[in-house]
Amino acid sequence: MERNLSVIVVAAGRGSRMGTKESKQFLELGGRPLFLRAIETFGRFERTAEIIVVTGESDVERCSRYIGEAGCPLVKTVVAGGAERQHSVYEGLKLASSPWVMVHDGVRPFIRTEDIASCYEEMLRRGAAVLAVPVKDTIKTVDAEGVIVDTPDRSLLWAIQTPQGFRRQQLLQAHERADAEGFVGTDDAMLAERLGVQVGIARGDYTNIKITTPEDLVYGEFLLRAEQKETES
Ligand SMILES: Nc1ccn([C@@H]2O[C@H](COP(=O)(O)OP(=O)(O)OP(=O)(O)O)[C@@H](O)[C@H]2O)c(=O)n1
Ligand SMILES: C[C@](O)(CO)[C@H](O)COP(=O)(O)O
Repeated sequence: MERNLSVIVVAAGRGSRMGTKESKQFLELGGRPLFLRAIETFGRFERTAEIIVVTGESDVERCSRYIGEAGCPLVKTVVAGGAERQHSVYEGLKLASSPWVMVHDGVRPFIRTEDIASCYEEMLRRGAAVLAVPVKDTIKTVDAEGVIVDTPDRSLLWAIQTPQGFRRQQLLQAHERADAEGFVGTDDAMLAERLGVQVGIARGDYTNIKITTPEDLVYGEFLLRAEQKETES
């Protein structure tokens, strides 16, 4: 089976919403820096050719050490990121060499190989794909005064996760265009959409949470225990 996928794991944020002194990607989950789990899962995916890890400039050395200790042979390099997530992705993307790339948040530790595979299949089918789940709540648009102005049709709303997969050249072009136009988006699909690329949705799982605020860590430890129980039974 051809290994035709470069994976970029971004872990260069500060985690301001987490509010800890330590950057959240290095906080412990099950006794280990939490970013390692996603890297290991992508390392088990049969299409992964290489993994590029992007972290803070002052964290490159210890990040490489954690990866070395965990033993992740597909990690090609650890590089410094930029001020915004988008800049960090771009730093990794410049070093990718496979025809297809997937970008994943280092702080989404519960990604499963079967969901990576679904995203991969949809990416091959459409040219670009993101993992997502239907929203469970009713969503409102609210104005600056705190008054509801609109209730979008929930059946059309999806919460977008990572991984997000693209043709490498197309994502590179999307980043270059965004950079030239001073556009900063919160995910990579937004940049591809601006190029007119059709991005498909692959249905993922609600457990693929992004560790963002302190209660996510508590839920993360719960998910980990549930996973361990299932392995033992
Ligand atoms: N300059 C940045 C900012 C974010 N990220 C990464 O992008 C992912 C998703 O971002 P988010 O949850 O917003 O992380 P932070 O920016 O660290 O969090 P916050 O917005 O609370 O500061 C994380 O894996 C984070 O490390 C990155 O690589 N480089
Ligand atoms: C890419 C992303 O994970 C999709 O949900 C997310 O947009 C990145 O993090 P942010 O905190 O929402 O900027």
